[in-house]
Amino acid sequence: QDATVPAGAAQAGRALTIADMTHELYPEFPTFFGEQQFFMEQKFSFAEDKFNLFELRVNEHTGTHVDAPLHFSADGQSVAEIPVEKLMAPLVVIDIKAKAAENPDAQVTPDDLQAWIDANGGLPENCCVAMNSGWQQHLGTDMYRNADQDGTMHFPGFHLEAVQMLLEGSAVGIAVDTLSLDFGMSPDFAVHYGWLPEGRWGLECIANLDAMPATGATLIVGAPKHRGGTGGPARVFALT
Ligand SMILES: N[C@@H](CC(=O)c1ccccc1NC=O)C(=O)O
Repeated sequence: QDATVPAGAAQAGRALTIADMTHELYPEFPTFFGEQQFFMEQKFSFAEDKFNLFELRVNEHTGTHVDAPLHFSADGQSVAEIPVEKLMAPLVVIDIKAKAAENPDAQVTPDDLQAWIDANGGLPENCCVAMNSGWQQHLGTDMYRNADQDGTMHFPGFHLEAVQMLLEGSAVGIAVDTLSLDFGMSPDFAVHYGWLPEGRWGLECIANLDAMPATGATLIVGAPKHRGGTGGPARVFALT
């Protein structure tokens, strides 16, 4: 076995820093539909069996997780079929924290993308565009889902026109620090239906965006690879 430094670090000529963009998953982790979606059953215990082992039952769309094209299309790529080249991407961070703090129904618009482009240059090829709405701070409180009396949720997301703009380019994925690519009050999953069938992926409940630069980080999505899957909890890394 080689004991060389990682190729990326050698090429960059400097140490790489790795950050964890993943929330810890636990049974009470909030879900889009409000019901528990992650279950852990202890099958063996160290006290009785001299080893610990849990069996998991999990809805694919729980915690920090990937949406594969198949999630919102008849025959799109399953999570197992997304090639690894598309799971490592330059990370673009769109900061909408100011407007999201004033309006929980805020969306990432083409103007927000254009402001990023004006400040940083064009979007990198094959990038992942992430919304930093500041919503991570609400995890663990009712504000994360922010459901009103009618059950309608109010949290930020992408606007359909912004993803249509991204569809003109090569972005491989979009990421949100909320429970859905669409904003919470969306009645129709317009962004899911606009984006995923085009062979692009989504990432929901991403963590730690505040630690990321607007441009310059590389995202690595450790997506699961179960045959025919529509997505699933992922370990997500960022290298800077
Ligand atoms: N924003 C959520 C929506 C979602 O989970 C979902 C949407 C439609 C039908 C089922 C869904 N998830 C399941 O249980 C997601 O795509 O992960």
